[in-house]
Amino acid sequence: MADKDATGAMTEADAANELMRLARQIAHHNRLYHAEDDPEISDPEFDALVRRNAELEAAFPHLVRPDSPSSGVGFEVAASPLSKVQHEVRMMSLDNAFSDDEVAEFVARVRRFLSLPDDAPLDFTAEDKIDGLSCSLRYENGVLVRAATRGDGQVGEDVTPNVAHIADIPQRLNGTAPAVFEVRGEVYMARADFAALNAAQEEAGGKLFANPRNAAAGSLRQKDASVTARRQLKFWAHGWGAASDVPGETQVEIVQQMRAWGLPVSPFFSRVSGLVEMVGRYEEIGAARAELPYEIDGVVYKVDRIDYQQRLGFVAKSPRWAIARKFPAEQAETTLESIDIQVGRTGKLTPVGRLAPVLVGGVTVTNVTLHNRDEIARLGVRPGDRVIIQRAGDVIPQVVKNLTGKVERPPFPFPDHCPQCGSEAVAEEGEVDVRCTGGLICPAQRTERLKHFVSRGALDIDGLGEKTIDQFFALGWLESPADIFRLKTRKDAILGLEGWQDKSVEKLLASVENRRQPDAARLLFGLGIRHVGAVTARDLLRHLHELPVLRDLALKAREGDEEAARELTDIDGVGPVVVEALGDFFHEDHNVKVWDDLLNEVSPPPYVVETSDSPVTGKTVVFTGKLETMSRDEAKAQAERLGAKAAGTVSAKTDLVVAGPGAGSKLKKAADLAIEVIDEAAWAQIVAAAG
Ligand SMILES: NC(=O)c1ccc[n+]([C@@H]2O[C@H](COP(=O)([O-])OP(=O)(O)OC[C@H]3O[C@@H](n4cnc5c(N)ncnc54)[C@H](O)[C@@H]3O)[C@@H](O)[C@H]2O)c1
Ligand SMILES: [Zn+2]
Repeated sequence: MADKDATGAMTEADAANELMRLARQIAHHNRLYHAEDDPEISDPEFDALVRRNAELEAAFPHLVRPDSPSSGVGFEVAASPLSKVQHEVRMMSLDNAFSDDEVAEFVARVRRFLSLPDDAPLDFTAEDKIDGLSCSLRYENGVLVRAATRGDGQVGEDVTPNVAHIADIPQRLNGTAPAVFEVRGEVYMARADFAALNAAQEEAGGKLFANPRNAAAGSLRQKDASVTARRQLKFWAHGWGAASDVPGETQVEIVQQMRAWGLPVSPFFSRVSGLVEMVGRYEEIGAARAELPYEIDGVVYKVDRIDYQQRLGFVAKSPRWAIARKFPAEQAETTLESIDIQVGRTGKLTPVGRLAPVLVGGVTVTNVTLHNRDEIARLGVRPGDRVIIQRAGDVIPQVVKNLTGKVERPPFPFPDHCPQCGSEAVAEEGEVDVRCTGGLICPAQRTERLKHFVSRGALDIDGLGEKTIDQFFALGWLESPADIFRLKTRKDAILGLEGWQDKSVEKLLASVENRRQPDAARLLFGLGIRHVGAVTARDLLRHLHELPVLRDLALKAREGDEEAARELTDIDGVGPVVVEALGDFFHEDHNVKVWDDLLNEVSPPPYVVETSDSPVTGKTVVFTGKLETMSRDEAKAQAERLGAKAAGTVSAKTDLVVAGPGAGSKLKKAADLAIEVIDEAAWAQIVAAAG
């Protein structure tokens, strides 16, 4: 590609060629990012392509292509499985500024356009630019009638059933609202929820998301809204589209009205006048950035007066009255001191780079993920190299560049044996991940599996933390999950360890005893069989009810019994990959030993779904407030066992709300919608009555 800022010396033919290449590249990345939520380059890299394109178009205006990337927003939704929604008022993008000077130019442009003298007042609003996806919410007389994604700006996707699961989005506005008011804002995912989602996806062998923005988009744009319900999404309003009545004369007044209607808005939203205040606000928000629970990528300025906004109107794909001042990508240079190989529960060898500590965007970074063997080869990194690392929309920092370069020297020797147990480590055909083949003889895999077995989503045993497991394992007390249930025979020995008292030992043993009759789906998930995540485990047991039935079918399917295989794959969410993984698991002698041993210690009751005499079968139940005798997870599992659906938010589709102390807005909403509300004791009675 030609030099970044050299367009002057280019021939027209070169420019036309480069514009063609850019159009193709940008369209490709737009499709991956907007349609598939799965980008292959970082946002700063993408922005550089867009800037280069704009530069060339400015230098050669007569070469601007009919399919110029600067004329469109997002990506067309023709191929989306969701229904399409025609936007009454187009949804736009935002123009970008990358320096204070560019913000000053923007202010000057606005003044020029409005022919305002330099001393005439001109206020702006400032707020953070949150990294989510735009969403339109159409309210008619205060009732949410439709939600849609932006799509290509003209036509978006219908996500009305999906947003019913987003607690931040009211189904009904407080107070009085115009006949039509279309709220526009951002659906996003908090950093912590993003990290938890990716961890769960990894566990279940599912797809990982590149950043919270893609995770939010991938979670909202689901044909099956129950997938959205399982994801933690949030929302913020920052604008509006079609409106029968605009309730105010300034951006500030209208945003305040939206807040009064019960819509969340940015905590930073404020009025600023003059460049000094604008830049100051940018710096303030930038300083707070690292501590925010969500990702932001800039600050948005908007002209405050609505009559000015109307006069300013739009250019190709963005309003003339707003601009996004983008933060620079958070990068830093440091030394890669060593590469450690970690062994996970499934035996996967993950290389982790240890860095000389370095500050990136206000956060001290000491580790980077190097993903896998191929990534190390691609970067050509070795311990001792100087590297550029980046935190951009990513919780885990990454190496973007190796400054030492791929000079003549042997590549990093990725181990072909497990560093923990010495077993051979291999990559299966077509896979990039290298795995230890040691299975249950590998201590790393065994302790990781035990930790998984007692974790919250599995058996959820209190008082048996990671450190305790490592310690008990090293003492030879925990060989397999069944040993957890035999810990009571070691009571005195545990008491002899530092840090344990009568009370803590009793508590641990009591929580173990509490799980003698575990939920069968949690038990199955806890075994850590590849491709059998928490949801798949539940789907399997909902249909098969008992673990021995599952084992029987899986083994028969493995031996070629087509009927058995079909009985399994007929279950929604269960495919051949799961069936194969189950067959392989139950085929291995050492797994069967672990399994039989475990089932001597615990007896999971049969998994019951349809209890036709339960009054909640087929109903949608919402739990809110503090539950005293059970966890929220347990309450949800009870509901599901009774054939009810447990939802996260109260909507017109809710049949019953179970409220404990401290229940807030959900309780109020239930009252507004005249939905039956009961307390925990009444819920326990329903559960008990169902037997
Ligand atoms: N990595 C890739 O391959 C790739 C590909 C395409 C796009 N992208 C990235 O996507 C972005 C471009 O997408 P875009 O067209 O949606 O532009 P954008 O995300 O930069 O800005 C426009 C959007 O910002 C949102 N927004 C957030 N906070 C806002 C606020 N307070 N006020 C107003 N709007 C607010 C709005 O939804 C609006 O539609 C860039 O960051 C680009 O790097 C990356
Ligand atoms: Zn190993």
